Amino acid sequence: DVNVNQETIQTENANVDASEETGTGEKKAEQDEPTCKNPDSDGTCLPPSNLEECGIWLAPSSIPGAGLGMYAGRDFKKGEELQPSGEIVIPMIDINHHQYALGDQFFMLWDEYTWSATGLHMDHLGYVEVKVASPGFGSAANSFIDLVNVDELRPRHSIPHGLHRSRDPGAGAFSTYHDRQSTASVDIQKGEELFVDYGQQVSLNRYGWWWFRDRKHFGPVPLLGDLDTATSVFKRFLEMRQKHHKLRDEPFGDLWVSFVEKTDFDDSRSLAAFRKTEEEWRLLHQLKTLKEIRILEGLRTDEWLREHGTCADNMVEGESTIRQAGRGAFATRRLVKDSVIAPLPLIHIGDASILDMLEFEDIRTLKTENVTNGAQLTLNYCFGHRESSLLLCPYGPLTSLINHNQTQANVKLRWADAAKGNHEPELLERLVEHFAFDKTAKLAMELIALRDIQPGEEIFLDYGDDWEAAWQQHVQSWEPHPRAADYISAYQLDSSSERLLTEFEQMDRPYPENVQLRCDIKFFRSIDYDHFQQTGEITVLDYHTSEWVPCEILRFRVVNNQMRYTAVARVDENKNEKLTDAPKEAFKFLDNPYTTDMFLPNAFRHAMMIPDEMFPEYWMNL
Ligand SMILES: C[S@@+](CC[C@H](N)C(=O)[O-])C[C@H]1O[C@@H](n2cnc3c(N)ncnc32)[C@H](O)[C@@H]1O
Repeated sequence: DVNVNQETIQTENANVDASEETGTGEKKAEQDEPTCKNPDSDGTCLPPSNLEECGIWLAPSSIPGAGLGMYAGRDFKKGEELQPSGEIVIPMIDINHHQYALGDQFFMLWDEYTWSATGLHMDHLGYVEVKVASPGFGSAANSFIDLVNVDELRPRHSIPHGLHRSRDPGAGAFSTYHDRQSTASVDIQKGEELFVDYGQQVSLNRYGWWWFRDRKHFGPVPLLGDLDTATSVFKRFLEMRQKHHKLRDEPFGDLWVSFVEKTDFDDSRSLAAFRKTEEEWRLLHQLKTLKEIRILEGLRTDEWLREHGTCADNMVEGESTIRQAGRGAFATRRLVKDSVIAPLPLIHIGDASILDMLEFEDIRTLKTENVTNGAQLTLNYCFGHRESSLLLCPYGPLTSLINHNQTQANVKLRWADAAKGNHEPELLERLVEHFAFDKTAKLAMELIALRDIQPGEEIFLDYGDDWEAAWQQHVQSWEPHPRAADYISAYQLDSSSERLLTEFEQMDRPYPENVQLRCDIKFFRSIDYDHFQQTGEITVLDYHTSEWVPCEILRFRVVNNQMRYTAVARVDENKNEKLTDAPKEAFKFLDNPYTTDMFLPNAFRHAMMIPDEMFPEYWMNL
């Protein structure tokens, strides 16, 4: 509450002024140290922001060699949302096909950080394969399958400010997928590292257990159940030692260490679960399980998080105050001048042309004249420089939502503190080729407040003169695409309260060619459907669990003042299923591939610019 904060500050100042007068007309000596709200580990006072309120931190992971991790800054109850709002999700459309057609050698670090669009219901946007960049939990959190404590849900789909391609030059320039929330899958205590599932379980919205299997460079990472197996192995080891008296007085851990290091078991994911430290050995002897030990080891104190981490929930999503910009980021709390307001770990793309898209006569046959037709939307979410092929795309929580404003910028960029995470400053003195093919993210920036920022203020960054000029040029030369006036998106149809048309009615009044109708097959198979049939109440119909299959409406009727539809769902290629008396909420329109605003040939594309004074000369390869 801004007013309360300001009042408190004013009252505090008034008290100070009163006590400063000593009666002799002299100011009281400045011997009184200011009360230190956020002392650093060595006692230095940090600017008095509200760091104690911070709910999510980015800091080095408790898993050795795993780079950054995310931590809980407070307790979370099972099911509670971990962030003030969910994340934006940015689709990459058939990127491999656009690249193979160019015949390039294709390496993309994003591949290590993207999610399957199928599980997030975004696969219909492309023909072959849609990958999605999901900053925050989707990219910055680690996976430790036996300790997973975070569930990541699906994004919502909506068009902010109702921008339309017939009148808005901003249409197609930002992602319409947003608010991908992350919730606590178990009770989480303050200081715990947060782990997501990359995942092990073959569930629909996850990549599948092969993620680690296909990444041999991580070594044998323990997967589901391996911590429990490892604990049993240790118990068996103790039993064996008790039986064999000679082994009993073995010096501390030696026999054990040689056992777990035995080369025959090199590939064992269970043995890899041991860290082989004396501390671990001691705790195992206290009959703690490896799971308990890992949670204990991963627990961080407030002091540690403040010293090694950066608060990552200082912002919340909202519709931007700049209409054409789409959504934006807003301060959740008072942010103090000169403080770090958000971490920006970066995914590098050595050659920006990887994001070029081609004009295909038909992408399914890859028939193309190799003519570039715009760029992936991802470009708008990355930083670049006019004299370099390098792009750096941030994946910190909510930071992808920050808009450009030259006159009202309240944050600026700087290179991150190497001690706080994934930043290797020596790369600023290496040529781009040196790290372009590196399979892990190694650079990070951070955002600094240029002045005090009050809760609810929109966060603005100056993307640079080049970006500003490109946007102005875009707005001046922009004209609506032919036939834009008639365009109706799936989102518009979904938002409309009009009755759905039957197959027969559509012969006279067809739905636009750019959409298809789907229905949620999961709903019909769930108890929610039975409940709905009995009571007419739509309880769950949850977009996080729904599974949308092609559907055609046969007829409709009114039951208890509610419109209900009977439809045929194409469950798979060979099977249709009849669905009776369903509510409208069980149906949804999807856009067809390559039809939404982001595919408009006149949609704005430009990287945000890294300021000249920060940009290393070594990287200037153009
Ligand atoms: C990093 S994204 C910012 C988040 C974006 N607004 C969204 O809704 O996802 C950068 C894109 O936001 C839009 N944008 C940011 N600042 C803008 C501005 N001042 N005017 C118009 N569009 C802006 C542009 O489309 C730009 O390419």
